[in-house]
Amino acid sequence: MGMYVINGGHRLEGELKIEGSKNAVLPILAASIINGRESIIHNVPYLKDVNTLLGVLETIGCTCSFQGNTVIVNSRGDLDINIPDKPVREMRSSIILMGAMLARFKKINITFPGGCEIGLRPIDLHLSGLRRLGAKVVESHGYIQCECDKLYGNEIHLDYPSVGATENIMLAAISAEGVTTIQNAARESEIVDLQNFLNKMGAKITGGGSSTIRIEGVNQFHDVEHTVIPDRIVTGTYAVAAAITGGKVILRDIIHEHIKPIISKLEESGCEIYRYDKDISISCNKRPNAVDIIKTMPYPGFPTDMQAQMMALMCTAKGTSVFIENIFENRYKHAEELIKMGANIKIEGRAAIVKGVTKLTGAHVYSRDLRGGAALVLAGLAAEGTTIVDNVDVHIERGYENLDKKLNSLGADITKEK
Ligand SMILES: CC(=O)N[C@H]1[C@@H](OP(=O)(O)OP(=O)(O)OC[C@H]2O[C@@H](n3ccc(=O)[nH]c3=O)[C@H](O)[C@@H]2O)O[C@H](CO)[C@@H](O)[C@@H]1O
Ligand SMILES: C=C(OP(=O)(O)O)C(=O)O
Repeated sequence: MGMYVINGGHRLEGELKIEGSKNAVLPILAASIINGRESIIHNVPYLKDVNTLLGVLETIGCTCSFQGNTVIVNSRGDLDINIPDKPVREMRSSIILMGAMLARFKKINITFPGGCEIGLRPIDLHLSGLRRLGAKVVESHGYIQCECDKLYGNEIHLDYPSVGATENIMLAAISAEGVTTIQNAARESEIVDLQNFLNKMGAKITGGGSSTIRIEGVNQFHDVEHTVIPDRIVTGTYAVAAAITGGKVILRDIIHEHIKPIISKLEESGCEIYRYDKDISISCNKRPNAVDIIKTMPYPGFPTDMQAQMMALMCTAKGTSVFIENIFENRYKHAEELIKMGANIKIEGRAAIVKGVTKLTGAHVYSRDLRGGAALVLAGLAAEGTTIVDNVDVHIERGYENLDKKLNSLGADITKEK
């Protein structure tokens, strides 16, 4: 179990280029199955989740190479429709392989995905969407068998704008006969990136980024080359790192539109923000103010994936903040660990009440999920003394490329130990 040993109290200063988005690249890698040809994907972050998914693609018969931040996937020939269990249990987003395999082979056998650390995370919307396209889905003893002779376009109304369900349906529908519309679709920026990738491959999709996505089925796909969008959650995490240490950091190669809800809360807390073309500067030269209320919402609302990091910041703020976690029912595990560092947090169901304290103190804490782990690292940067964040390779490294090294390049003092 890897751990970060953080000597707190260093003000961060400098600049960083933001890596490609985990949540954009994972469905794009799954989608690279569909063309049966070559996909060249740039700006791929070097992450545990990316390696796990590339491992699955190789196991089922693709060839994949990772050079610098470019991945080349060759999906020519027959692929194995039986997806290995272990990686699917490790990484929830492997469920996106369903839509991709149905689009190309009309068949997939896969286990139920694991990773329930932030909530139950059912996949009923994925399965009902695929059924609406004509797939026969049999669920038995934790396994899913899904097949059809052909997929047919249909109208699909999602009860909730699920990101994964929207992606799975988009993937399956691109080769269906006729037109599919997804109503109440997720609007996240990663959906738009997937649409762009698929269209470059020959798909006919419009509406990504709005609540209605229209997919006209086609049956010819070609080679594709694409650059993944920057990670808006990683951007937000480094922005909070600047704020919590009273530092000044310039984040390069970002997309302003994608980080608006995060930046707006940082401005409310007193950070100074300057926007340049593709860069942003964040500085905070006084104790941050508490932000009244932070409610997580589907995009373009405040992202649940930034709730924990913002909570770390509010632990050190002047005043009281209230968080309402609307997306996942069990996403406050970091609170218990922050309390070990001296934070004052009370949880009432979906609400967390955070009274800012003047000082956090180093402690031995456990990363229980990806963003919660990142929040503990942020708290450790601001804390007096030494913080040990345990379990970093299980969680944090799923979604951050060299978090320790990148923070050290800005002046942090973090050592990774086994
Ligand atoms: C790899 C990836 O992109 N992960 C992101 C994706 O996860 P993911 O795609 O799993 O998130 P969803 O948008 O599907 O989930 C949102 C909510 O809908 C519920 N739900 C979802 C599907 C379903 O069939 N039934 C159902 O009830 C979930 O339990 C959850 O409460 O979006 C989340 C919400 O922005 C982010 O936190 C994750 O980082
Ligand atoms: C919850 C997250 O990811 P995943 O859906 O891959 O578990 C996340 O990125 O914060």
